[in-house]
Amino acid sequence: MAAGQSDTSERRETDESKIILENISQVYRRKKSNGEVPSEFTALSNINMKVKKGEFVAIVGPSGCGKSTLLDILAGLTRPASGEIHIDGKKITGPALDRGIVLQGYALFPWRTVRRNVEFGLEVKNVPKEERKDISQHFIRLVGLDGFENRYPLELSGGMKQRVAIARALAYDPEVLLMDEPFAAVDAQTRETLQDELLRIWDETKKTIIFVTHSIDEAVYLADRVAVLTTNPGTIREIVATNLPRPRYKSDIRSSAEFSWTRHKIKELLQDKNDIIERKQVNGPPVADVISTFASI
Ligand SMILES: Nc1ncnc2c1ncn2[C@@H]1O[C@H](COP(=O)(O)OP(=O)(O)OP(=O)(O)O)[C@@H](O)[C@H]1O
Repeated sequence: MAAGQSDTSERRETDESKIILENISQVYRRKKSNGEVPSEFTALSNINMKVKKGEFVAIVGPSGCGKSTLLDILAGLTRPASGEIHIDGKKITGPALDRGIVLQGYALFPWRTVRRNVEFGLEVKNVPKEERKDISQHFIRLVGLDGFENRYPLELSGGMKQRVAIARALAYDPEVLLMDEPFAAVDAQTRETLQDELLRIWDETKKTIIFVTHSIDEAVYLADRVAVLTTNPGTIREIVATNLPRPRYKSDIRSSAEFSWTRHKIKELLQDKNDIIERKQVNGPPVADVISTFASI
């Protein structure tokens, strides 16, 4: 079967879940500089999670715990060593337009204008030109870039580029939005603005979102649930429900006691140094590296 096709023979009942991750593991082979046989490294082990339609799930964890690896598998860009992912009961076998991807580095086409970047997925879908223009205009307006349709990426700020990337991912109407550190490259103020815009867009479009971030605050502010990963190998330590009222962008939720409590709980889960040290003795990067990651969160 070609990459991106859905394997309908494997359709299965999915209760209420939009996405089901079952026993996902990933193993990489690492070359050795001295010419010895490459060693195997387990990046992810036994990841199980269910995500409801329209849910916003954030994934946090220390550097190297496998967040991007998991998102790549969800996107169908790489296959897991074992396990399966089903979306609406269909097994993922490759990339497809039911999933939109937004990455940290924008990944815009520099030779295309804002409009033509946003229209890219629609061209792949063979949407007629006039319809493409209407759809792209709708999403350009949704992300607040009215008037910038004919600019090139080089002429835009980091925040504007990320808005284009979001509009491009939404324009071909994917069911699921996969976001890997999308706001990591912008300044703190722009980051908060983009977080609010994402929540507003999510309200309007009802997409199911999986959002990888290093920032606990960002995860708690945005998500319904936060999956906390630990490292070596990457496993889900706990999935924490944020239980904060919505819409969050209309209130000062970051100052609430519930916000602080949830933030603290996740930080504690991540800072369980005993656990990190125990795991490090088996296989992993220097403990100091792992702990210093948390210091900057
Ligand atoms: N293609 C690859 N070959 C070998 N090892 C890899 C490969 N890709 C990732 N890894 C390793 O797998 C582990 C998980 O990497 P991954 O990029 O998924 O982590 P991450 O949690 O996203 O990290 P960060 O937060 O720093 O972006 C790391 O130890 C990384 O070095």
